[in-house]
Amino acid sequence: MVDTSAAPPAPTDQTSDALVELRGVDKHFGPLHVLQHIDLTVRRGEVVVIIGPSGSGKSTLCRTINRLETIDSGTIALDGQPLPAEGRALARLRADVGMVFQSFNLFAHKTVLENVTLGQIKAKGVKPAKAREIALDLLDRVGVRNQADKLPAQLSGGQQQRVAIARALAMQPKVMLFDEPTSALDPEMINEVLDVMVGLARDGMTMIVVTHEMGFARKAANRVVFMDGGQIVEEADPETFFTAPKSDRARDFLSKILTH
Ligand SMILES: Nc1ncnc2c1ncn2[C@@H]1O[C@H](COP(=O)(O)OP(=O)(O)OP(=O)(O)O)[C@@H](O)[C@H]1O
Repeated sequence: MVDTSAAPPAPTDQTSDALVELRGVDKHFGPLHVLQHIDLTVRRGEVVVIIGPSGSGKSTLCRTINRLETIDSGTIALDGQPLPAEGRALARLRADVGMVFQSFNLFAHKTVLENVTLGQIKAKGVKPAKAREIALDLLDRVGVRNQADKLPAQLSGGQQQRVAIARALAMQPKVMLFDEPTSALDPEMINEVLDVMVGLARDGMTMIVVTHEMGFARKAANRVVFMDGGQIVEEADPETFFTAPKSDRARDFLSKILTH
């Protein structure tokens, strides 16, 4: 179970360097201005939770960070390097940004172990024996090592999502993006995935997490970013945000989700 009573970790040292930096990012889908002049800095080791109403642009924001979506204007940098739009540099970047989606996206006909080794061998050139060793360690870390020889369909949703996390970690990402990683799970499986994510946060992984799991935010986040209508409306540490949101939009949103 995720213990929601514990205080969040100490905020990251404000002087530490920026790992992900978005400046003036704009994006349209046709007439829809889905991202409106987004400025966001995520520091090394920081855990940022993004919340906001459906359609506010949270997923699109995540997807721009590993270039699954292009942007119209502005800049996005990872570890001081501007994001490439295409080519081999883009493939390298994708390895630096681990992404875990709502759906698990595992290869259905490959074993759990193969799902975690394949990317390392293909994208990183890791030798198969070493890739297997790394994969088994990661499967151990997320608590599914004993499922290594099974096919994804033989696992529960929570176990599959933990494999997806292991697969992303196998690429040794600089930052992990999670887009509603527990929203497709049965309630009893949500905590097992959140526990793995809390462990990653404690180990110092830089994380951007779209979630409405307030327990996770209180326990693991350094900062909550509230989006509405394609804009970042407000950001604050979790305790401040949940107890004293500044904007009416955030207050309205919180009153809706907390009464559900
Ligand atoms: N490929 C696309 N083409 C056109 N419109 C899109 C596309 N992807 C998303 N949108 C629209 O952009 C807006 C923002 O979508 P996005 O998925 O980023 O929101 P969200 O805050 O993540 O929502 P949710 O919480 O429901 O997942 C929505 O109105 C959505 O319909």
